[in-house]
Amino acid sequence: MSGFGKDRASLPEAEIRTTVTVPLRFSDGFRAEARVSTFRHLVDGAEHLLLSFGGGVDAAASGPAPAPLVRLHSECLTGDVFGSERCDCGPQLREAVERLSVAGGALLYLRQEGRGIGLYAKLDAYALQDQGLDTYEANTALGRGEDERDYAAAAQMLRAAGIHRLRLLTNNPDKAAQLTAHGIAVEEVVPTGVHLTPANARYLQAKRDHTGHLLDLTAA
Ligand SMILES: Nc1nc2c(ncn2[C@@H]2O[C@H](COP(=O)(O)OP(=O)(O)OP(=O)(O)O)[C@@H](O)[C@H]2O)c(=O)[nH]1
Ligand SMILES: [Zn+2]
Repeated sequence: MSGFGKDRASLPEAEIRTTVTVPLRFSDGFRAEARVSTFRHLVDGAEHLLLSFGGGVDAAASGPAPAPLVRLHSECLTGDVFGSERCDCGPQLREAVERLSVAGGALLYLRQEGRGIGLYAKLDAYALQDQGLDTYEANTALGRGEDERDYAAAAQMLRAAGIHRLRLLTNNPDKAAQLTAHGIAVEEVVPTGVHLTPANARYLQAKRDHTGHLLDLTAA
């Protein structure tokens, strides 16, 4: 955790620094267009991005329209870029971009590699998992928290983008709890898909059993 607490009053205001349009093309040919925003004054100093899709999150967030769909995606270089099957991050990212480009909304790409412990430590944790530890035991064996992610900067980004209420695309109860504690109104939690493979089954079981992720692994 960054130590900034979950108290809205303790969070400084962030502001959008630059917004550019980026055409996206995935390896399966799926295309979408995102408006990509960068920020100033984020509390953790990281280079997080907000990708906005469709009709525009500002328009969707005002008036009687439903709250915009929002996904907080934590960076996973191995899954997002190289297609690693040890986790579900790559398919979740692809799913989120498609759903957001249809429904409109925003994806926050958060530089929280390895649930906040960083890339090298995540790979050290993988080595321990290969010796039998689960994903959480491996983090603690390294002297790190089971999940070090703090969503204070995410709340700042949302407010800077004019998003004060949202429907959150996640299976992780902690994301909704932290955003709520920061004063963002989570009006609905929309489950993201279960992307089960033989290589990630043990990882998904640990998420379901240990941190209460809403994953129906029998239906996948
Ligand atoms: N330390 C560690 N991090 C991992 C491991 N597998 C995946 N990750 C990281 O876990 C994070 C997964 O992010 P998300 O998919 O946004 O989060 P989630 O908790 O699964 O929540 P939802 O997908 O929203 O349901 C990424 O930062 C990955 O790099 C692992 O075995 N060890
Ligand atoms: Zn991953």
